[in-house]
Amino acid sequence: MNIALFGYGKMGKMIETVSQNKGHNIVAKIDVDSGDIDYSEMDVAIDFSMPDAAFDNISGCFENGVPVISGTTGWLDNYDDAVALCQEKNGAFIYASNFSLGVTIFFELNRYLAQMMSRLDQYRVSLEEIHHTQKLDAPSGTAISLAEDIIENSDYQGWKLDRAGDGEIPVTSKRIGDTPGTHTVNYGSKVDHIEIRHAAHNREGFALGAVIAAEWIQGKTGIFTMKDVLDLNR
Ligand SMILES: NC(=O)c1ccc[n+]([C@@H]2O[C@H](COP(=O)([O-])OP(=O)(O)OC[C@H]3O[C@@H](n4cnc5c(N)ncnc54)[C@H](O)[C@@H]3O)[C@@H](O)[C@H]2O)c1
Ligand SMILES: O=C(O)C1=N[C@H](C(=O)O)CCC1
Repeated sequence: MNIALFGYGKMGKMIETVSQNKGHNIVAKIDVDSGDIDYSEMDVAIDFSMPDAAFDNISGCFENGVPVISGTTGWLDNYDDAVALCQEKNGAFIYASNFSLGVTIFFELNRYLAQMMSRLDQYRVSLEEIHHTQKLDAPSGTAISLAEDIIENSDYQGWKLDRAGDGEIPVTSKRIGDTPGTHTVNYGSKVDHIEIRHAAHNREGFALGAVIAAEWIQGKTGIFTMKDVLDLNR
């Protein structure tokens, strides 16, 4: 498979390694000031760039008939426009705030736990995410996904970074060293607490999930998620 990388930073380089280990070719490494882009050899584009670059990168791929795997976070205000363009161009698109296979399962655990805990008034939920000091956005896209899924499966109405009001989920962001990504969901009461946590050991898990998604999307059209890739909709 011919893969184009949009964003050749920490994740782009890890995806290059994982892709080549799986026998794929990297046909383009697009970064700042890359100039004119040749889409002709691309079977798929994998975008791990910057919040203010992702939508333009993704749009260019759809305009040129290239399926997109996007992991860049912090650009979701334009997500619906990206979906509309993909559908207009009969393209194929997977966005995930976190491509780790383990986090895909963690997201399911979070939804299930939220449904059960919504029956108990004694508990209050809080989220914590810890990432490396170079991360630009806060909270993480993964934490926002976790919060939004809890809201969909409970009586919570929103989330807030740090101090939350009634009905809001408090989210704490910490930036420590080169932490790849640790996410904790805590339900606390006066008498006990329940906690689920996902901790990435390195960036390889994110890259592996993105490349698996790129392999899966070949020959398909539509808008998909990692639940489709892992066949978790059964
Ligand atoms: N979904 C996931 O599983 C997952 C995992 C890790 C990181 N991320 C996200 O991926 C993004 C990148 O993370 P990173 O750690 O690789 O960051 P990074 O800063 O190491 O790399 C980003 C790269 O994008 C480049 N870039 C800037 N403008 C660009 C443009 N217009 N076109 C192409 N490239 C451009 C930068 O020069 C840099 O090389 C962040 O948004 C991060 O939150 C997502
Ligand atoms: O390293 C990052 O940046 C990460 N970003 C994603 C997020 O914002 O959730 C996924 C985890 C790592």
